[in-house]
Amino acid sequence: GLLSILRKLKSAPDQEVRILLLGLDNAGKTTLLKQLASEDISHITPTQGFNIKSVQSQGFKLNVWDIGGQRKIRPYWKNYFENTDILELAELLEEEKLSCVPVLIFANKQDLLTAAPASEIAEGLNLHTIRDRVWQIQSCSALTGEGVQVRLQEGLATWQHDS
Ligand SMILES: Nc1nc2c(ncn2[C@@H]2O[C@H](COP(=O)(O)OP(=O)(O)OP(=O)(O)O)[C@@H](O)[C@H]2O)c(=O)[nH]1
Ligand SMILES: [Mg+2]
Repeated sequence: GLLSILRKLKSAPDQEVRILLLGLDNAGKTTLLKQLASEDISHITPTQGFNIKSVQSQGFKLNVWDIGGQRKIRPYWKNYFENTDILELAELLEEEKLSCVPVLIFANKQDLLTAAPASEIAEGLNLHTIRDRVWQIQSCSALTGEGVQVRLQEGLATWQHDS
């Protein structure tokens, strides 16, 4: 079960995971990353290139690459695909270089009344048709930090379990 998986993870403290954080501009990627690193989130501007941050999280060293999502930057996403352990965004499922890479989708901005619930997003993205990799969708608010930390752990646990 999940508990034994988590216990196993805890006994291997040096594990590094490379995470590529992709998504449309204004989705909240940089906010989410800063929230994970317990940094101030009040002066975030659109990412022009990328940010790299290493975050220690319950025995994991998460090396997160936060790539700008503006339309003019999206063509460069491809440059970051090598050796990625986890990524976001269902549109990338077709990428050959990313085959079998687990996907964790953040349904962010859940603090807004207008936010679509995770179940609706999962349906819209047809996530249930994904058969070739581990996937998971988690609702969160990068603004409040709600759901960010714990759910990343669950995603990792699933990934560890199935790979
Ligand atoms: N209400 C709400 N606002 C959020 C949340 N997460 C991020 N935002 C806001 O959304 C805006 C964009 O956040 P960023 O973190 O810069 O978004 P990004 O995905 O990094 O954007 P790019 O760097 O352009 O790709 C900011 O004004 C954030 O404060 C959230 O969970 N709830
Ligand atoms: Mg950003």
